Amino acid sequence: MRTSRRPAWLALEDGAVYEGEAIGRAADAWGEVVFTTVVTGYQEVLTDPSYRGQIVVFTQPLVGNYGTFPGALESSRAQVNGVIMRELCDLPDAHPGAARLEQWLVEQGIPGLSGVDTRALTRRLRSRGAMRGVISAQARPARELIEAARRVPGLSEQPLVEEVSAGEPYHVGTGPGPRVVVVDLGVKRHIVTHLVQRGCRVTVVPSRFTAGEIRALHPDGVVLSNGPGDPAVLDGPIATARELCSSGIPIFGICLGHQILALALGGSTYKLKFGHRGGNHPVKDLETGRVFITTHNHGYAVDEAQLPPDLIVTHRSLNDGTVEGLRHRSLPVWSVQYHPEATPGPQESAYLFDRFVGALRRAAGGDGRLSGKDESAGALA
Ligand SMILES: NC(=O)CC[C@H](N)C(=O)O
Repeated sequence: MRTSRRPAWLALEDGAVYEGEAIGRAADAWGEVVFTTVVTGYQEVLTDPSYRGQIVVFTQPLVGNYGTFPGALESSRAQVNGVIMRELCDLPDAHPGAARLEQWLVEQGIPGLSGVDTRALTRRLRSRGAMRGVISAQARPARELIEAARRVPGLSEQPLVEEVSAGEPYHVGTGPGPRVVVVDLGVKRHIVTHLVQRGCRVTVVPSRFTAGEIRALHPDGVVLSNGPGDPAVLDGPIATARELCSSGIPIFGICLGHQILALALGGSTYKLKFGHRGGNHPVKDLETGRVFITTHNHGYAVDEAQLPPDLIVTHRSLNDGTVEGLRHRSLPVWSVQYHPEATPGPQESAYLFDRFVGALRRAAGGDGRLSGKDESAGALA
C-alpha cells in the first residue's frame, strides 16, 4: 500500500492549476504537458524516448494495475519528465514477478501526480493545445507556479535527441538476413526487436553519425528511428538523411525518422495543436484501401501542402486527415508517422517491417546488391 499522501500541483502556462497527490520521486518537474489515450502499456510510454521533455497525462483512469516488468521497457530507463494520472492503482499482492509502479517511478527518478481530474485536464489540452507546465509538491502561491510554467523552455530549444541517442554504436542480432543500420534518434527497443526477429543484423548508431560513417558499415538498408522534440531543428540528421537518399540506400523512416525524411527531401513540418498519442488511431493505407488501428506518439506532422512532387502520401489519419505515411516516387524510401512496432497498442502494422525487410532481401537476392529502383519501392508500396 502507498503510505505517504502529499498534496501536489500541476500548473499550466494558461493559468490553470490542478491539485493531486505526489507520486514517484519527490521533486519538481517541468515540460510540455501532453495526453495519451493508451489503455495499457504505461511502462512502454514512460520509457519511450520520444516523450523526452514532456509530462504525460494518461486518460486511462487506472494506471499501474499490472505492475512493472523489464520486458516492457522501450529504452534503458524512464524518459518522461513527469507523469499525471487519475488513479495509481495498486498492484495486487499476489501478482507474480511484477514490481509496483510507484516504487519503479521512485527508482527511475520520475515525479508525478495521481488523483488529478484527467478528463478536465485532457479537455483543456484538446481545446487549448499542448501547453508547458510544472509539477510541484511544495506549497507555493499559484501565481509562482504559473510563472514557472511560462518559463519552461519549448521543445525546439532543447537538445533532446542528443540526450537520448546512444553514445556509441552497438550490434544486435546475428541472423543471416540483411544488414540494417538504425540511426538512433531516440529509438524504441521494439523497432530493433522487429528487425532482429526478421533475421536482420542490426547496427544501432548515434544520431551524430554522418552519411559517410553509415555507408562505411555497408548497410543493405537504413532505419531512421523515432525520437523526441521538433524535427525541424535537427540539421545534422536532416543532412545525413538527404545524403543517404541520394546514395540510393533503401530507407525506412519511423515517426521522427519520417519527419526527417520529408524535411531532407524538401518538405516541411508543423506542430499539431495537441498531437496524436494513443493506441487507437485509425490510419488508412491509401495503396491497399485497408484501415489499421495504430499506435501514435507525435506532436508534429508533415505538411501535405508543402510536399515535394517526388513524395507520395501512402497513409492518412482518419481522425484528422494528417499525413501518416510517405514514399518516394523513384527512390527506395518509405516512412510512417506512427509506430508499426506498436508497444503499446495493436500489432497489425508490423506488416511494414515485413515489407521493408522483404524489399531488402529481394534487392540483395537479385544481382547481390541493392538497385535502389522502382522494384523495391513497389514491394513496399
Ligand atoms: N515518436 C516520435 O518519433 C515523435 C516525433 C516528434 N518528436 C513529434 O513529436 O512529432
